[in-house]
Amino acid sequence: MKLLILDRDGVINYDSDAYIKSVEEWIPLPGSIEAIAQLSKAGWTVAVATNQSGIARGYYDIATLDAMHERLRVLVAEQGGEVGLIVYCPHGPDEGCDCRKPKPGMLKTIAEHYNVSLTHLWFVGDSLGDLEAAKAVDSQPVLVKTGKGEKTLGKTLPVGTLIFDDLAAIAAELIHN
Ligand SMILES: O=P(O)(O)OC[C@@H](O)[C@H]1O[C@@H](OP(=O)(O)O)[C@@H](O)[C@@H](O)[C@@H]1O
Ligand SMILES: [Mg+2]
Ligand SMILES: [Zn+2]
Repeated sequence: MKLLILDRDGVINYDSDAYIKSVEEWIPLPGSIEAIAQLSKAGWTVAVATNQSGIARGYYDIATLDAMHERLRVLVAEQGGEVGLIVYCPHGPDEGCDCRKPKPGMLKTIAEHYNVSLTHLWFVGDSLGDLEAAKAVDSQPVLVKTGKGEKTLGKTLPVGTLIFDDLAAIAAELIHN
């Protein structure tokens, strides 16, 4: 099974240090919707694993988060593709949950849902915690330069991290190679 897992903020949509608190603030990055649709039409299942501590912080509620994800699904469907399982961590950094990246809990949930191995599975993110989550379960860490990616580039990355400009470049790589 061709499964790709994506981080959300900074990979699919613009991120903000003020959090993405509404559907109106949830704005796709250039080419990201098309990239997901192209991957989907090429036989890839595209899942999402996203930290959403804004829930615990009271910045927005689950219904608003679900509306953002419905917007993502509608936009991809309009391009003829579909989005797979979306898993989020609603907890705050101090709650000690098992799902907040850099812990790999969400990656495990997705892999178990599709009954696939996490080994070498590509997980695409813009933050160091995304890459560390991938490394923790022997998945392939993939950094994009969008969102916080340029800043993350200046940090010590997990050995073997792949680096791409954006999600469109990743789609081109996976579809044409
Ligand atoms: O990139 P993903 O995982 O999809 O989502 C990141 C968001 O949950 C937010 O995560 C926060 O980190 P803290 O959760 O406050 O440490 C900040 O980095 C925000 O700028 C960002 O919007
Ligand atoms: Mg991110
Ligand atoms: Zn959590």
